[in-house]
Amino acid sequence: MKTALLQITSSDNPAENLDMVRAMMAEAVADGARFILTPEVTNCVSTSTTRQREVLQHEEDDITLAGLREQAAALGIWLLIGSLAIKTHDADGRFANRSFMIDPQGQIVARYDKIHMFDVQVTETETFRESKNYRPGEKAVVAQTDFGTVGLSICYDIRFPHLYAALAQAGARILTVPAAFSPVTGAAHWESLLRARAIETGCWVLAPAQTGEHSKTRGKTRHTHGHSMVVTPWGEVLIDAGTDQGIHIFDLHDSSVTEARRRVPSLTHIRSFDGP
Ligand SMILES: O=C(O)CNC(=O)[C@H](CS)NC(=O)CCC(=O)C(=O)O
Repeated sequence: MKTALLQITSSDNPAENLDMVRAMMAEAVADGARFILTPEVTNCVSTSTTRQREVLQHEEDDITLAGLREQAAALGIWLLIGSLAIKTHDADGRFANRSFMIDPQGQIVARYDKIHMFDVQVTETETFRESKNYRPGEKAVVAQTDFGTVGLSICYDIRFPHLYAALAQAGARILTVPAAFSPVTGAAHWESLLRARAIETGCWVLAPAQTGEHSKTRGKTRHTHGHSMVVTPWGEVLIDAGTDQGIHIFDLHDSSVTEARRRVPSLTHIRSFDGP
């Protein structure tokens, strides 16, 4: 099945990002795509919590979710919205970082809240405290589609292999890893982590990513790593999107999952053991 990754540089203006993604979806479908994936925080990348409070919405009011559901239905395709930053009704005011699988009728068939929060000091000057603004999810999620079971994850989750083992054991044959990776850790770890998860599980790994320099607020900007990737179930990098925005189409076929797992059936050899 023809599948398209969209690599984008989201700004802190959701309406503008929505227009861009809708146009890219139409173009991908004109090129034959039947499944399209967008990166983490498709609706808004911002370094300012004040700005996020202004422009983010609750799920029921979110213009990006409504607009992309409508576009998926109009085009009759499957859509993974890598994630949206969404307001919650929690008293502490934290957002959710939520991924959505949308079917060709525009219905939401699965939603997943990012479990692992990126609370990391990447360099002496660059620190992330995702848990300050986002409430972590508590539940692993698979989506049933007419092209196979898809295991959902987001970005920093990629560093926690037991999540992917659980998704594969629950039947996933495709793993999604939408991201807004930091350039420093991206250069060091991104490709290796994605390839490792594909090899360990015998799953396709589909990783649409944010790229480039995002909106400035009071002189502060944020860069992301790009390099959206498709890794085959055998662990080969089929697509590396580089750092430009764009559409990357490939043929997603279940037979390569069967073949990789036939050659190395490690997924069926998982054992529980006593602690050290
Ligand atoms: O900030 C937002 O609005 C949405 N959240 C993100 O972009 C998150 C937290 S800053 N980014 C990552 O998880 C990158 C992980 C990474 O780079 C690594 O694992 O090395």
